[in-house]
Amino acid sequence: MDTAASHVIPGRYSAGAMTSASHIQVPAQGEKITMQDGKLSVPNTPVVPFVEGDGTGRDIWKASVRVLDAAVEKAYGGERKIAWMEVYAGEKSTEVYGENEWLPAETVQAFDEYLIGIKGPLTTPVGGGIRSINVALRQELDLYACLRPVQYFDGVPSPVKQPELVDMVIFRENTEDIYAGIEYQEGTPEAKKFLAFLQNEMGVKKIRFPETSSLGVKPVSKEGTERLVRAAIQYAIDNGRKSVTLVHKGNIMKFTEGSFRDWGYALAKSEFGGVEIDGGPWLKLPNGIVIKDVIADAFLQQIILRPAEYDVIATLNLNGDYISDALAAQVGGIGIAPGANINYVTGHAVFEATHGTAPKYADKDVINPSSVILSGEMMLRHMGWSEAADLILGSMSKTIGQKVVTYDFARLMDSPTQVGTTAFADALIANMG
Ligand SMILES: NC(=O)C1=CN([C@@H]2O[C@H](COP(=O)(O)OP(=O)(O)OC[C@H]3O[C@@H](n4cnc5c(N)ncnc54)[C@H](OP(=O)(O)O)[C@@H]3O)[C@@H](O)[C@H]2O)C=CC1
Ligand SMILES: O=C(O)CCC(=O)C(=O)O
Ligand SMILES: [Mg+2]
Repeated sequence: MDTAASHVIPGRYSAGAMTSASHIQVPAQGEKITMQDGKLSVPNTPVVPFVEGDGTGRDIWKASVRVLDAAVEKAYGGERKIAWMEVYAGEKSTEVYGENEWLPAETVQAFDEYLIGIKGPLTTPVGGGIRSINVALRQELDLYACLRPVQYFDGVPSPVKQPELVDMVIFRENTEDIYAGIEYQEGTPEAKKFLAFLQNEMGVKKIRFPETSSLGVKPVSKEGTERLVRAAIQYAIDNGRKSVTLVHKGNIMKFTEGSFRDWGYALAKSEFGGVEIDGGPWLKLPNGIVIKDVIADAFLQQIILRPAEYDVIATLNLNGDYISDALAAQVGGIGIAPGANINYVTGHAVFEATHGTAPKYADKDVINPSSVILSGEMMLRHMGWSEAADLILGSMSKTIGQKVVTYDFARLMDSPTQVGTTAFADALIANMG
């Protein structure tokens, strides 16, 4: 494999030096997706790296790849085909590369070099142990926007009365915030040093129990905010959406979340021609799109009471994490919540579901594969293969309409036909076209 890593931030590979033995088999028949003049150029047989994922990732990937291949075959009659290339991260990586090789450098390089990829969920232990491989990959590749569309499929069981009113697209900042994991554990020399700096040099007096505090840092930058809000507004323009809402907790965290709001509004004015509505702060763009903001806690109750008022959402990393799962629940749960991590400037994108590894269901062939399948649908659309993407959406609607569903939907439906992961994929394939 050509190992030139063009985009990855130098010196940030979490695995350190590249291992000498390559475990990645590059498909003989495929070609690279490239960026030409700021646009993706997709060959008929693109090489697409994938990570199977931990836990339920294994069952989900087996089912998803069949559905994605079937849609491409049906749409293009053999003229186009994805050349899948397995790359490793998480538990499988430690089996293939050896102990502590959670994110090999060549995996990051493969995603970098081949531009578009897809991954299953990866485990992150709570408290100690490794830091998130998912977050590391987003940071290494500078995939600054986490795009998570939330839409309702007819017939999906939902806890709310009118789930069809939920039609939102979340743009979650994906590289900064407290989520970046810059923190120091209570009692360590690092925590003590940081505490001494805060108290002695910054005059901080508000830490309630300083001797037993762990400490975290919340970086939120103007550049990081601007590129995220720019992507959200551009998406709203390109897709004919009505509004972009900046969701933040800027009343309390004034210089991080509050600045996110202020920088967001300023960018909407300077780059998109936003003008104040009734003296502001809300803005209207020349094409009528409204730019507004809401405080995060109020937002979380309003999306349940008045979801129709929200459309494209731009928010910080941790807020976006919470909001994604909360909104997914309104349209049936995280079994059907897709996503993508994108750098709109370089064209790099790694598609992945919103949910995690759901370990209690691992290798039981019961889990709902829809989130990864719909992430694949987003990937195909992103590649310009919209005929194949449409086939997937159509078969998803039809199959759910027939009440052929996995356990998560079945337990909330009247008289469903409950099927396992493999059989659900079979039904999707049978219902295509
Ligand atoms: N991007 C990533 O790779 C992510 C990784 N994670 C990691 O995953 C691990 C487990 O996290 P956890 O908090 O349990 O969250 P999970 O999302 O893995 O699972 C929580 C619950 O969500 C439901 N669920 C999850 N996936 C599906 C699916 N495909 N179909 C139907 N229902 C589903 C299940 O609910 P029920 O029990 O009601 O059936 C499950 O018990 C952690 O290590 C976490 O860090 C978490 C999120 C994202
Ligand atoms: O990285 C993880 O383990 C969790 C990530 C997560 O929950 C998310 O990105 O939505
Ligand atoms: Mg999450």
